[in-house]
Amino acid sequence: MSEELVEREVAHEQAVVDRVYLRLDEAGVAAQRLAREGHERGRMGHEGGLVERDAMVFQAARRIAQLDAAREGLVFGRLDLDPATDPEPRYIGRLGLRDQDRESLLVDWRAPAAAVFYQATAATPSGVVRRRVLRSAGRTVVGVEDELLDTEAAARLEAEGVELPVVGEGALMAQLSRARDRTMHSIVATIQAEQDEAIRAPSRGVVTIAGGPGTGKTVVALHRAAYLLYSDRRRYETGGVLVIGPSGVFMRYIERVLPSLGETAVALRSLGEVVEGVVASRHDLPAVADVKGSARMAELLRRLAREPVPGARETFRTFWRDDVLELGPQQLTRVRRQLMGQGYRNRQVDRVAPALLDALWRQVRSDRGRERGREAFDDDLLSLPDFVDFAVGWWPPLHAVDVLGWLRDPELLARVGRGLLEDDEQRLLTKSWDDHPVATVATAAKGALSVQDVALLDELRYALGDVPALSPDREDPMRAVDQALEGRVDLQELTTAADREYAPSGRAWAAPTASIEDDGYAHVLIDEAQDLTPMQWRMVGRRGRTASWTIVGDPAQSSWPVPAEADEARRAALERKAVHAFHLSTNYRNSAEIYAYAAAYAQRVGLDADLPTAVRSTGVGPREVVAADEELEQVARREVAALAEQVSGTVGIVVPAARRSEVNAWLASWDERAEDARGARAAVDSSVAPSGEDRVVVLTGLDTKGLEFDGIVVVRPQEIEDESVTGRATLYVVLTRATQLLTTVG
Ligand SMILES: Nc1ncnc2c1ncn2[C@@H]1O[C@H](COP(=O)(O)OP(=O)(O)OP(=O)(O)O)[C@@H](O)[C@H]1O
Repeated sequence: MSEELVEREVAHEQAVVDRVYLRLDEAGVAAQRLAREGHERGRMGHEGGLVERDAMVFQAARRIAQLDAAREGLVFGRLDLDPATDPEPRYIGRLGLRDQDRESLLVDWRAPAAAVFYQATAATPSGVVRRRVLRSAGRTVVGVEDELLDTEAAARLEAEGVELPVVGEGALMAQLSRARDRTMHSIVATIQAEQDEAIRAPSRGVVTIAGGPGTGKTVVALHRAAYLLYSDRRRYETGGVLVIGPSGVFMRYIERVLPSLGETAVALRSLGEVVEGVVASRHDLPAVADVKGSARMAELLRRLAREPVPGARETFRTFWRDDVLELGPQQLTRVRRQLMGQGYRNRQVDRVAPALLDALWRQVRSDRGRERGREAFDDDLLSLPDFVDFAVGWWPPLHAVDVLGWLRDPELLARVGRGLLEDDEQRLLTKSWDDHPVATVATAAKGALSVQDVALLDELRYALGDVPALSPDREDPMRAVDQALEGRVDLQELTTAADREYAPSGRAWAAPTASIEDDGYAHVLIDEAQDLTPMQWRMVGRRGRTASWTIVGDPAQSSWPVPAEADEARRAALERKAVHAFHLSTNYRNSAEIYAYAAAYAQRVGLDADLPTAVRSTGVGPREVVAADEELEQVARREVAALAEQVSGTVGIVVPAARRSEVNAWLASWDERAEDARGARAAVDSSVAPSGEDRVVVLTGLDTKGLEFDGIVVVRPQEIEDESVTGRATLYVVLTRATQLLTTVG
């Protein structure tokens, strides 16, 4: 293949790409103009103007966000079809564009007209003669990769004088061999046929995408989210698409994919962020996580939500006219039952004082009292500070986070956990909470809870009901109670229309989930679903009652020890929705050498693993080194330095959880020493620093879920395996994270 030919083809495509960008810029200018006009309408002052303004500005903002996001690699595909189908080449890109005459310039990759780009093969070319992938840097085409799918048609065309040269080495291999950085990239140019089927599956019921490590489950699921938004924008944009992944690190890893596909209207949440206003990234130790995740906690929390407020007064006594009135534990239990029977505990706040008054009025026997009548009785008691205090303290509006805190009392925990948790399980829970300060509504927003606590919190939110917003201008006698309550309720943040607008940064958009009445989404997508605990399935299930779902996972990578319990919770969450299953069978991440090593491990330790075929060979197998404890740091440093030298992308050091801070400290000291060397090349690349945008990071086995690195150094693999009951699955995950080089230090 002559260089001249490649240059000529690239130059030709560059001319087309230039035209498309010109059009994109014009579309951007038009969207800006629309936004300006919208604002002007708003200034006209009448109400219709404001509504129009909102609609116009909203449309314009969406368009601008889409156009901005799609700039990089805008045009990536070209189809030359059999002239009988279409004599003009068809260009495929991140979004659709038309020229001034409404002729198609660029076909959106999700449009039906683009489907053959992914589905055509040499065996079934479906009218495609040549498929070309354009590789670009910014607006510049740097290469093209062709595949001839229909040689007969090509020969016919050539006889007619239409030349279709074939250049390049194959787009997929070029894409797979690239160095990895800290974020995932879209695969829009090289989606494979079996992946395309899962991406374009109809949006009814539940789509499951299974497959072994590196088969593209995550990236396919994200493209599917973009596809759904394209195919039924109104439904999914209004109802919201919720994407859930295992950790904050993972969410940051995938967060660029959807915006780069032109989609910004998706809520990306880690399992610690599913509840609006709560952020958690700390994981409990595996043994604690196993208890907190168990389905038994649902019953425990149901009981907890019915418990009296700890420390609240247990009797109320007063004297009215000629009667002594008293509510003791027995009467109060009766009132409590009656209120609990009427619905959510927090919804009863308004009914508490009337119910207590009913019970007290029944004790008024004296003639003088009876004659004064009920209305006067109510007025008198409601103006009695002691009564108001009692009512408010006995039945205050409850925040789930505060109620979760009640479990810190071992006696209370034992009471609500009777018959559900063993003593040692209760001790594990108590210790896990004792180790951290009491969480409040404010601190829960800043990481005070563990990821596992969040599912418990959500369960309680639903058991208690929303914390009521008090109306400040109430006229009725209950006003006294309202006022007393005001100091005790901090109103939950309400989501406004502004929150639904596209953030200018093009980052994720959040659908409102501040209220249990408004938690639902139109589509729920779960990645690494094999790790959801029963309690997490319940939490996620509540957000997808009326949604369609995409569920992605690989059971062999699961770190949940009781799969049957999780399966049951998953079935309940999906409520008999029809399931369409897809399976991916090619590993695109690992070199064949690395995956062979990981697969052999899986078989050796008896994991029932789904083993895909790895397609890319590097000729370099994994390296096993052995180090005694006293030389561990030195050996690890040498191996990390060697990897950092050999790959140009990211390097992960994976360590047992118990060694994490130790290894982080090593890394900091390596960095200092590298700086000491002042410009002279130190043994460790000076980019080996512990913070920020570094090439080298330290992770525990569980942290690596879903991620990938060019090089991985596993420190003490045996300890990772021994760390939990599912340690073998975790180590299998770790061994399947590297694209190029893998070293184990045993
Ligand atoms: N069609 C494709 N073209 C190019 N790259 C691809 C393709 N499919 C997958 N990849 C790449 O393969 C790697 C693995 O993909 P992904 O992380 O989605 O796999 P996964 O099945 O979710 O893996 P795991 O279960 O191990 O976490 C990513 O770098 C992804 O970009």
